[in-house]
Amino acid sequence: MSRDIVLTEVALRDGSHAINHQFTVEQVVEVARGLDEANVPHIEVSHGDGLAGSSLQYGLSRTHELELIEAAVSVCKQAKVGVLLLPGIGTIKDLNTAAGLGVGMARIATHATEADVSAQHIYRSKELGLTTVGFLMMSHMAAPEKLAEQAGLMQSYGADVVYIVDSAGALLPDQAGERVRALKQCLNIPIGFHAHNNLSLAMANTLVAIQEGATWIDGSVRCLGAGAGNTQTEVLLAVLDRMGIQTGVDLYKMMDLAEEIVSPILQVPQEITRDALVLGYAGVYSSFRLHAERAARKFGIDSRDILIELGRRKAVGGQEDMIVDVAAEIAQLNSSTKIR
Ligand SMILES: C[C@H](O)CC(=O)C(=O)O
Ligand SMILES: [Mn+2]
Repeated sequence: MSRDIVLTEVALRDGSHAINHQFTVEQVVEVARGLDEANVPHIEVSHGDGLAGSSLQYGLSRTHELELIEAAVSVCKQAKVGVLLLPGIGTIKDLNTAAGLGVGMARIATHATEADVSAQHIYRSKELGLTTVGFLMMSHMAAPEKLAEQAGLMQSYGADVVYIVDSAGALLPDQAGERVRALKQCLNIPIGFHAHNNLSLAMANTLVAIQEGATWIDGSVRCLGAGAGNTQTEVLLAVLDRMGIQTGVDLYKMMDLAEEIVSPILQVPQEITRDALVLGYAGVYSSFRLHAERAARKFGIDSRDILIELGRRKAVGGQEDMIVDVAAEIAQLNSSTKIR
């Protein structure tokens, strides 16, 4: 079957952030089976922060991710199950274990300017025979030329594809386009694009990315992803179909999966809430939203103030501990202002 666009469904990984890492084996089996039957080629399954992400810092998983991965692999007849790995959180050992469970793809994620830390993980993933993807997070924080240089490093380590990842959902359409163009000029491997919908631009940015030559695209069914979610997979499929772009994925099956299986999993409907909007507006890592909301409740302050300050300080993934520090500082400041 011909596919112009290669889809990776991320709800079972990025969506883990949105439900506080509470996926059960039954939910993963149902969703993965539905995605496989709809002919989705890649399904990512891991803790939201990748292999070994379950921790106090990032949030504890209800079910060990290896159980979830194994369950997904067991029901997929055609789809490759993939894992995300952030070097420093996950290790080569975790990658070996995941490969042993039958995953077919590894996505090695680094901050947009730190591709050099992905070398060993990319080498190992290739040795294991996995489709290997470089994943440059918080791409709005790197100028197009810098991003292209970093993508070039991942290509030189052996990555099969490199993704521009708009972790904060902060990119404007022309910024997404110029980043894809810059990578296109330097790479001879496919380019991917991963969006977040915090500014309601996930679809627009994805279409611009495709127009500029990105061919590997992420989506989350029913928008089940961090922040306001990702490009909504079933909507993207309909739009691409209208544009005459082949994905090979069955639209009706995806619509049914979204409505009947994924919607009931959502703790609250995926909307652009005020906090999600501030993520995009201030350029903050989408997975910080629930952490910031918890800290705001604890300190009796406005979660938007925390997110704006994190954006000002240019906090990046891995700095989740800063959220509570910032909240405590704001609370302190608020109380000293009141005293005066
Ligand atoms: C660890 C992050 O959630 C990876 C991701 O999906 C993003 O940066 O966006
Ligand atoms: Mn994401």
